[in-house]
Amino acid sequence: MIRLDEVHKSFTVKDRKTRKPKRIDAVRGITLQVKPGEIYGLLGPNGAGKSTTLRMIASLMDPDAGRIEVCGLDTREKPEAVRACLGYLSTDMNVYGRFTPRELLRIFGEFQSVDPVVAERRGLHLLEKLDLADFADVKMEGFSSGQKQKVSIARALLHDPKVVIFDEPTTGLDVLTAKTVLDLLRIMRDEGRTVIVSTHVMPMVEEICDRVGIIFDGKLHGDAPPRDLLRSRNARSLDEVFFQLAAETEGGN
Ligand SMILES: Nc1ncnc2c1ncn2[C@@H]1O[C@H](COP(=O)(O)OP(=O)(O)OP(=O)(O)O)[C@@H](O)[C@H]1O
Repeated sequence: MIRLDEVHKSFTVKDRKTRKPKRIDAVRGITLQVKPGEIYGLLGPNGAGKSTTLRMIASLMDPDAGRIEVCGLDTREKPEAVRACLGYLSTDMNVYGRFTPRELLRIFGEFQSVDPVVAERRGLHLLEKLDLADFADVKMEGFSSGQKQKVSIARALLHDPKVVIFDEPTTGLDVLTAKTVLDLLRIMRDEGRTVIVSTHVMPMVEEICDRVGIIFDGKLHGDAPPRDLLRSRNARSLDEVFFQLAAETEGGN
């Protein structure tokens, strides 16, 4: 279970022109819940606050205000226990080309205190599910971006996490590779895991997400099953809802 209650996060950066400190309100009061056995899709334009939200859920960053609970644990009070119960795929995963997938997964298994025999078995099982088992013993330096992404996904799921957080998992992947990743997310959901995924790819959201939330300007809009969202907005696609919200947000600013 993931629970966010009125979560806020700001950053202070230097304004490029004036060189004075400038505050960016990246997340402005987000409240949401994702249940076990559910895939929640987080949509939004560049810079909307999706990755910041996911990083806070993954307990890699504290909220300034509000509360986040993962697996019944407060991310601020128990960050290590939270990290042990979740698998996080970020947009900037590095796979270390000197290693093979099997070697990398062994190392990450040790980091996560997974029994080496279990880590080996589970790592190979994940590589098989991701159509990468034939490359388990090949050094990753020549891997394509899709192959590297698959290894990162196996690494994120190696410790059998109850909660799965994937930040833009299909960006840069061809349709076949993207389908393999989406199929794996469906399996995760069907196994009763809590899944949250951020994306720009609307058809993917309509296809696999049980509920979607759209972040604009750090705020959450339209938290509902995709079909209900389309009906309530009299829209034919999530793209259309996205454009409506963009127009409303601009109108309100
Ligand atoms: N560490 C940081 N320091 C300063 N500003 C940051 C930091 N992280 C994020 N931001 C700012 O917070 C805002 C939200 O960023 P975030 O990465 O969460 O957006 P996003 O919705 O994931 O965007 P994208 O789809 O482009 O990845 C942006 O204005 C970004 O520049």
